[in-house]
Amino acid sequence: MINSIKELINICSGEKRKYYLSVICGFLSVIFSIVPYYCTYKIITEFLASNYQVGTYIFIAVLGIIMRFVCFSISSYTSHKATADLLYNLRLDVLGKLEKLSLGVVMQNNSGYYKKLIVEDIESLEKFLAHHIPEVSSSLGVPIVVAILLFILDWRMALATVILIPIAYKILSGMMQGSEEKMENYSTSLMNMNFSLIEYIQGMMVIKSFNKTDAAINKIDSSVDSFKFHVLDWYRSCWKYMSGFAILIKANLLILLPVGGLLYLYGEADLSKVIFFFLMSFSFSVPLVKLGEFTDTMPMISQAYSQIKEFLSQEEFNDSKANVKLKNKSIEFRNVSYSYTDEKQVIKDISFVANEGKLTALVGESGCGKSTIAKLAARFFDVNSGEILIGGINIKNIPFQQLMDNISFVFQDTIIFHDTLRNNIKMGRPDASDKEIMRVAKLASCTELIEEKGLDTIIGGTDVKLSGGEKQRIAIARAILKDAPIIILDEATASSDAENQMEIQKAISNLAKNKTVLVIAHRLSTIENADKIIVLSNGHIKEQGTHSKLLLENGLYENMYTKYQESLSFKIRSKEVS
Ligand SMILES: Nc1ncnc2c1ncn2[C@@H]1O[C@H](COP(=O)(O)OP(=O)(O)OP(=O)(O)O)[C@@H](O)[C@H]1O
Repeated sequence: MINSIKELINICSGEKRKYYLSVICGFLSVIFSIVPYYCTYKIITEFLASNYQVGTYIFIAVLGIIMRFVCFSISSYTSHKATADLLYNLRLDVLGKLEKLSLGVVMQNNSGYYKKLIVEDIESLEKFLAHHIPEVSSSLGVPIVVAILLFILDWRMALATVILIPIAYKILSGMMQGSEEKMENYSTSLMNMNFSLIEYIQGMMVIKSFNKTDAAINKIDSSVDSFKFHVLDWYRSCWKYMSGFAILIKANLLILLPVGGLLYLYGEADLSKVIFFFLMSFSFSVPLVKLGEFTDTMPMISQAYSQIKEFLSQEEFNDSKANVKLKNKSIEFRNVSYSYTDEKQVIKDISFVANEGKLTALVGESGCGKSTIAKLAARFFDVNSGEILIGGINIKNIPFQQLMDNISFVFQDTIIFHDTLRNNIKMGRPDASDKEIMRVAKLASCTELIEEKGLDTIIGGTDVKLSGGEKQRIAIARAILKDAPIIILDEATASSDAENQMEIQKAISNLAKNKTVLVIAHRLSTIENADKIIVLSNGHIKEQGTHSKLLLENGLYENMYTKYQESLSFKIRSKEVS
């Protein structure tokens, strides 16, 4: 934990002036808070000497209160301002890191993990940075200064005032035993609770349609319950140490009272000094209690920080800097193998070439690895062995930006951003004019949609909703506008009805003209004219060739095609019956 504290203090270096100001003002504010006690002591001393001219002390006491308020406000404002800037930058660092990690690493964690990391974990640092740093440093400084003053005045009463402090802190430190495991449980349960809530909201349609609301609510309920359990578990393990600490830290009066009384009775100390020590014993305990509160929350903050640190220290995507010259726009897989996890190899020693300007189709049973091949080609993951070349260059040696400039990926799940129709299409080329947008919209069969809604209409989120087919056509318009020489289509026609399919097919033909196309297809009818069909099974290439060549081979493709034809005629017969 000490290391985490040091590292957390280190991250403040960017805003150190503000933190110094905050600590100095925090320290002054606690010093000013002692002034009224001192004035009270002086007033009592004057009264005991039958001198009632105490106006100056009253004035100083009031001034002390005002100054304390002013210093505290400055300390609090500067530490909060510095913290807001630091947390903002830390969030940007996390988002920047997300960009620099390979998709494979990013996808290893669920949305609950990222929400916790970016929202809760970073926010929890606020307590340390904005409160603990100024308050704890002043809380530490003031008792030391006051203790020195007390020891100068009378070492016996000073010793009686401070003697319980080390015992109180020894008790408090017991709280740290087993704290790491508890904090890990707390952190995991918070992540699970976030994830189950996000999953419930995202999957609400499916949950309702399968009448599984009770089961989904029960799942959330148990994750909330588990979170509650781990929070309480931590506080349950803390309370005895916290109570022991709170009792001892304020119990100094119990020792000071007899010591001060005896010293007064034996004439070793005058009454005003004894009263001053009594008063100081109250003010002494306030900053020390603050230090105790710090100890209680620090394990949570330390755990959150170690999660952020772990995320930020992950190995970044190895990217080349200088653009390279590509001989052509072909894609070549050479003995490529890949596995997402240690348990299962998904792609097994695959070699094929998708030639420039030609259409290459990937077909095979569900789960045979088609989408994985498409994602490997765009370097969303790095291969375990073998190599992938574009234009004769290993894609690991092509800067990622250059690679992305050369590839348009039409994803299986089309993502529409909460923005205008115009900006959603312009993602393909940010400097495109409205005229160009309308041209690609026509090629992607989106003209009607745009004429009906207007380019300025906000789509996505809670605003205008689009159908699955409309979303896909917008994604294709984006890709046409980008005009990359290589197109990777991942099941772009999977979720549409017959009319939409025709529109989408037309849009794809426009997109694919004169490009190198790697397409994942389920409807074998759409790839009959492909220049090459790669037939996959269980991560292996079983056959490759043109449609007519593969049919003649009477192998896996012929079998798939026959079944596909049968399924079509079955559909037609079903329609005739109905
Ligand atoms: N992110 C992932 N982590 C772990 N395993 C994965 C991941 N994505 C896919 N897989 C596994 O890899 C295998 C190949 O998946 P892939 O999506 O490439 O198949 P596919 O042929 O495209 O399937 P489909 O036609 O059903 O979309 C499957 O067993 C799948 O469960």
